[in-house]
Amino acid sequence: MPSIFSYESAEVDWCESNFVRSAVIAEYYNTISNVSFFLLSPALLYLNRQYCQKKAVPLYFVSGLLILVGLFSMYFHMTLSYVGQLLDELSILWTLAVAYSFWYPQAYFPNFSGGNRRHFFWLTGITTVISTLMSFVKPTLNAYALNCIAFHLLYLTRKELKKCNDKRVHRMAAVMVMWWALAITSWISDRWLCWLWQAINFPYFHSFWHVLIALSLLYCCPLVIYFDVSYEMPSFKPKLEYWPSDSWPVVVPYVTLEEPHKQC
Ligand SMILES: CCCCCCCC/C=C\CCCCCCCC(=O)N[C@@H](CO)[C@H](O)/C=C/CCCCCCCCCCCCC
Ligand SMILES: [Ca+2]
Ligand SMILES: [Zn+2]
Repeated sequence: MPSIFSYESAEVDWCESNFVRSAVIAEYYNTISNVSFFLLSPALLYLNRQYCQKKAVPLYFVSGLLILVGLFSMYFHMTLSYVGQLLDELSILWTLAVAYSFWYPQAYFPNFSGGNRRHFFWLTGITTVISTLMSFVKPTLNAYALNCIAFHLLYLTRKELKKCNDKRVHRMAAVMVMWWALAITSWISDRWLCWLWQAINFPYFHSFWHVLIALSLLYCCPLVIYFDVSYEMPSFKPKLEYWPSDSWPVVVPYVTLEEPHKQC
């Protein structure tokens, strides 16, 4: 019986052919494309440094966990081991749980949490522990369940945008959805249409997924920070800026904080 650490002991095998470019890395491009997460985290911390100075814990936590997601995902694609698969999936689950417990808008807390973030934190923690235990039952289903969380984020974004008339925020949300749509299309293509990609000798859609989902997070995080400042930091007004500058065709959004009384 193969060990849970052994190469190719995972329940899933992505479309890219194994051990083609290296004798020790099973899926070469799927492994190296995780570099996106190592670039994403410092970019988020650097660009949103003003928010970080006022409220350091959430962004430091989430950025640190995103690095861990990148590391575990690299290990998974390098070995295609059962342990690698679970580490990859569980690190995503816990990153989402931490992001939700810090940033989920209070207005949407379930009634029984009494609008209290500490209660909501416990609720998220208990749900995540139960989900962690359930994830060992049928690991193949975990990735599908995790992808469904994006639909909840889309629903929340739609609700928030209805209340917001800042054109920049709408534009940023539209770009985030575009990157996510391209990402999920690549993920599904790799899973379901592998026979086609192998026939044309282009089985690389899962590595595109890594880059595209990191790009969508580069837009998602400032959006979440923008709403966090509007709701939870009433002495500041959030402002969306673009790096390197507004006039560039491709830009990265970030949030700065204005003190409203200093404006007048
Ligand atoms: C108020 C809530 C704020 C939420 C902030 C978002 C925090 C995001 C946290 C983690 C997402 C990391 C996803 C990276 C996955 C990389 C590893 C990977 O590719 N794993 C695959 C196997 O190698 C595995 O099959 C993938 C599983 C699916 C993961 C789905 C994650 C959903 C992420 C939602 C991102 C939303 C972006 C925009 C939404 C419209
Ligand atoms: Ca493969
Ligand atoms: Zn992957």
